[in-house]
Amino acid sequence: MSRGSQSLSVLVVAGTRPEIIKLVPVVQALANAGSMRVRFCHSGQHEELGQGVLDAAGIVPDERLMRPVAPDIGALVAGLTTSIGAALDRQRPRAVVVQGDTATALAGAMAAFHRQIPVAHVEAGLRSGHIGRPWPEEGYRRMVSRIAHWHFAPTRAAAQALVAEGIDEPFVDHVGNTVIDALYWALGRIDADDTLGADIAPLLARAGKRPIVLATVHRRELAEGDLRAIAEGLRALVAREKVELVMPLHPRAENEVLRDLLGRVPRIHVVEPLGYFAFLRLMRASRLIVSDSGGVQEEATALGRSLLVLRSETERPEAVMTGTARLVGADPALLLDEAQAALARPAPGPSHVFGDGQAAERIASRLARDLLAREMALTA
Ligand SMILES: CC(=O)N[C@@H]1[C@@H](OP(=O)(O)OP(=O)(O)OC[C@H]2O[C@@H](n3ccc(=O)[nH]c3=O)[C@H](O)[C@@H]2O)O[C@H](CO)[C@@H](O)[C@@H]1O
Repeated sequence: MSRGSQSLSVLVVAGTRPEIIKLVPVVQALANAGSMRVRFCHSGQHEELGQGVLDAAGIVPDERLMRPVAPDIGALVAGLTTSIGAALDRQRPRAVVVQGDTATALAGAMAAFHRQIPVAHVEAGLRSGHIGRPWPEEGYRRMVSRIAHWHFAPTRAAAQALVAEGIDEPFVDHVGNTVIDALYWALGRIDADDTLGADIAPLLARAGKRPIVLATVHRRELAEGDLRAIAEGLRALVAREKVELVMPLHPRAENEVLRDLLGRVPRIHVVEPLGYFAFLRLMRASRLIVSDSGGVQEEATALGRSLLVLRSETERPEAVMTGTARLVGADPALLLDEAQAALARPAPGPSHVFGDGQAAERIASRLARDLLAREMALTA
């Protein structure tokens, strides 16, 4: 991906499914701004998961790195820091954009820091208040805040948290979450093209008139006992209510517990990870969503779907404040109670609390302005 005529080059780094989804609008907005040359680096952290979104957006990575061979997450960060660093040496950008709280985001920020390239942090300032929950994300996000130059906060509370931590206020912009830009873009694509994400259609048809419950579980800090408790709650829900439950798995080994406990239960469908467009079709068709995902909290709120969050705290309290979400932790009885209550009341209705779909444009115009000013100062 390489557009724009001037020498202001920006390298956008992403490697996991949610980062790719949330950075596609940023790549598009930077390219549309016209004054910058945009390059995209795929770190390889999730090798295939985000590919469908990149294809649909027509983004071909300028750098596609191999996922480092790493026995643990610390070694993964070390390997990614080295490989992304080498990509920075080849591309020599004027700024690096990272997103969120992944190993790729931390490694990309550290690689840039060591080369004295300023870092723009997208989705900065979310805080759960507990360094170990979610782990390692909360720690990674805080570490990136310490070395980033621009801090693009998705919510007002996130912007305030950054300022309270001593980040220079002029470099904190409350722009909204780019996941909402991605959502509107993707819904537009789905509505214009019946074939996009159509692989979910047979499952939706099978549900017939029964309400669909969508469940996803993937937080690393969940112990096996937590997974068993969540599975128990979901089984009880399907036993009590005539619902159809779909659980797309996350590519992680702990899924064996979920497969074991849920795989052969009637009206429960444990499926492989879905492409983004199929997943959004499923979300839109769902009556209730049960998830520990960050992006899903934002999307469910924007779509107006009832949501139970499988955590005991969230860095997205707005989802709870708007009445979309309830926190149920890994407590099966609470999960069942809250699920039944949510199925009995009307859906909450869409909210814009996480963004209005213009976040990426705000990010691009701020970067364009600052990079141009810096360039002019250098050449003066
Ligand atoms: C602490 C925390 O919460 N951190 C989050 C974490 O990501 P997450 O928890 O949101 O991750 P997932 O749940 O994997 O992804 C969700 C996305 O994937 C789509 N999806 C889902 C299932 C599927 O079968 N097919 C799909 O396409 C779905 O629509 C959504 O957009 O890291 C991100 C990057 O830094 C952060 O931004 C984000 O805060």
